[in-house]
Amino acid sequence: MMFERDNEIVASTLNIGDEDLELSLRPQRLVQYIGQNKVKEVLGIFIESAKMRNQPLDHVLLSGPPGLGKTTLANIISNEMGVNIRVTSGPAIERPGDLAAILTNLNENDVLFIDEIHRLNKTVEEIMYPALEDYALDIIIGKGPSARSIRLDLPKFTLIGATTRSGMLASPLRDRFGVMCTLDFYNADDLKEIVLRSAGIINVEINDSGAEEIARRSRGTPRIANRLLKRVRDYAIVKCNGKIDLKTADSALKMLEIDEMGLDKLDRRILNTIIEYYRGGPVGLDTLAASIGEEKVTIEDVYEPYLLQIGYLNRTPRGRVVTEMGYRHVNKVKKNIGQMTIDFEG
Ligand SMILES: Nc1ncnc2c1ncn2[C@@H]1O[C@H](COP(=O)(O)OP(=O)(O)OP(=O)(O)O)[C@@H](O)[C@H]1O
Ligand SMILES: [Mg+2]
Repeated sequence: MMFERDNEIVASTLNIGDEDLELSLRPQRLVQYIGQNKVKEVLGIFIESAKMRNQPLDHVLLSGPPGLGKTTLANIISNEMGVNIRVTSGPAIERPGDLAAILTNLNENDVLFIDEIHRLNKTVEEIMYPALEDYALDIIIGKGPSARSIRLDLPKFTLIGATTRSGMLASPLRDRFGVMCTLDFYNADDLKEIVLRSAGIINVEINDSGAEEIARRSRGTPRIANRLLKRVRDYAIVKCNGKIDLKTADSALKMLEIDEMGLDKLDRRILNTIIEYYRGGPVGLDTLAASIGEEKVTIEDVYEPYLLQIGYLNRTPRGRVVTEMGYRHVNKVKKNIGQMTIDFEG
């Protein structure tokens, strides 16, 4: 049986505040979701099959760096299945009772989306296991010798978990996902398409080379592409004729201190700090975070993945190391001999 979606996630395109915009820029259907072709193909088939069998989709784990489209994809899955989506996050579910309340309120075949699922606490995680496997909750009533456990039946549902760290998920939890999708950084062509699509929605004129420039400097990430597009638009409105071309895009991004590779100030500070204070590394994450004055998770989840992806940074068992390409980017030269001497001393 299918259920009508309620309109909780439906966005208005009339409002132009940044948050509303964020919603309206979100693709609603799988065909509008640009790139990630393998993920789309696989999910498309599983969704189709679940619908033909009149069963909920198997539980889905979405992993990948921030801003690549996990939340978007979860919404799309519920749209395609024609079911409601309930949205929550790992840290928001503090006690087993919170989870029980959410689960018992689901309708048959609904999607439960848990963002940051790697941050679920242990006791909550444990009552999740039977819920995922048998659609049942084991609840303990009372305390001490008179305590007894009762089993509550739940509606059949699909859990969609999103995480920036699939490695931090306990394996009993990970094993209960029937479908696992890892999102990769987007290539420049896909990002360009995203920029052009978003420009159409926010109603700004942009040419091909302007879109390419924003795409190229968006760190492979749709959320960043959309954000840069909006800021370049602002610049174009104030400084030029409101239209975005290569020159406007480049000037606006320079003003924002986004360099040719799309790196921002903090990216460069990470590279420079490792080079200047730690002779290019290896340096541990704790030490690095303290030197820079940033949260460890921000460095690890937000900044590092892209620096690793473009080969500016390496992760070794002894810590982070800036590569020769990373040195060159910040106009410094890696002294290999000196590096080796230091390594032997250590
Ligand atoms: N494949 C895509 N096609 C078009 N736009 C996309 C796509 N993926 C993401 N976006 C855009 O990027 C924005 C960020 O995506 P989303 O919020 O889904 O990322 P996320 O992976 O959930 O990030 P986080 O880990 O920070 O929660 C969305 O608002 C959407 O506009
Ligand atoms: Mg999200």
